[in-house]
Amino acid sequence: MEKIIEVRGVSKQYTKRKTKEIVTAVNNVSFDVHRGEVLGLLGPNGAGKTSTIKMICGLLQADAGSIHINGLDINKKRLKALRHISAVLEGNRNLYWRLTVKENLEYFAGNRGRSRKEVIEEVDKLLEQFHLKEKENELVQGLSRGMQQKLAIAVSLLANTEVILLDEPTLGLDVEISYELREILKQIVKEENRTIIISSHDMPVVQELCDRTIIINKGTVVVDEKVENLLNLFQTKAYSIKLGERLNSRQKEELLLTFPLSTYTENSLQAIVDVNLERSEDIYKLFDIFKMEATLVESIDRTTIDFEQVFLQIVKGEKQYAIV
Ligand SMILES: Nc1ncnc2c1ncn2[C@@H]1O[C@H](COP(=O)(O)OP(=O)(O)OP(=O)(O)O)[C@@H](O)[C@H]1O
Repeated sequence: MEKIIEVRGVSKQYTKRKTKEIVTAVNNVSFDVHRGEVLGLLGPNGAGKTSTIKMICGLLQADAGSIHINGLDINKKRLKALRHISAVLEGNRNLYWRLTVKENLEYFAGNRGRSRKEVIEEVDKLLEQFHLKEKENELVQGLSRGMQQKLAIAVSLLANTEVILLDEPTLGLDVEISYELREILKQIVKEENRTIIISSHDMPVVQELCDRTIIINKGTVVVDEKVENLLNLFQTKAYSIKLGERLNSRQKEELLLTFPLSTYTENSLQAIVDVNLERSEDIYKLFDIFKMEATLVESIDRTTIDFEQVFLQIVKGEKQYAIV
């Protein structure tokens, strides 16, 4: 696949205003983004995601390294390079607050040299797609945060850029609108062949929308992998074992010692052990613990792991993952 963004050895430091302490926000980060790909940029708070996104869209200058967009160096061919990108950044929605929803869409659609007819068609399509039709005559300043976010994303599509950067698109939105936005983004991903970079803490967004994920931790890339591969990798070794009786204290102690990350739950009749095995053959060690008291095993199921668990295990270092 053809590369559209190339980030090479990029670093960024800040000096804290009050204490003059130097913070390394991004440290020698390199990755590529391919045309048509949906990339999830993840990391815990303060990992360096927003700084990375801001450097890609030219809002922040890197201290070291280079960024090419469509082969153009953003330091040397800034305007040409940035023409390929539109961004919706957290807390910075490029909308006209005193205009209505429709007026905003018409303004940005007209801005790109479309004919009046094309503007009307395009605006109508977006009002439908983003379920904003019934809000079309409301002023942006009176809209809820979720509505403003939907409009900001709709506006970013109007620029017809090949790359769209979405920084925390569902942050602070309630469950319902967050779900709706996820569905809209899914549709956009399916219908339009755009390259999209989404930075998010919202794991269902990443699991459902992204082809690949880059996880940044403390300013460096710790994972660069297809979402599907990561899920498979973690999936194969997650088991839930239902026991016909409870474990005794010696067995529980042994379980915790051998599998510190397992969870054990019990009621008066039965018990369940959930465990993520480092290696598949470790299941025998688990069975040795049950055998100690001839505990009855009722069922063994592979549990479905979701992306949230994968992410937590990686960033907490609970699971050693090959560092790229
Ligand atoms: N303008 C600034 N001045 C000083 N330090 C900053 C500035 N901007 C960011 N930082 C620091 O740089 C580090 C990375 O911040 P950044 O916002 O890029 O991370 P992030 O992964 O986007 O975090 P979050 O998920 O919390 O938004 C943090 O330690 C942050 O406190």
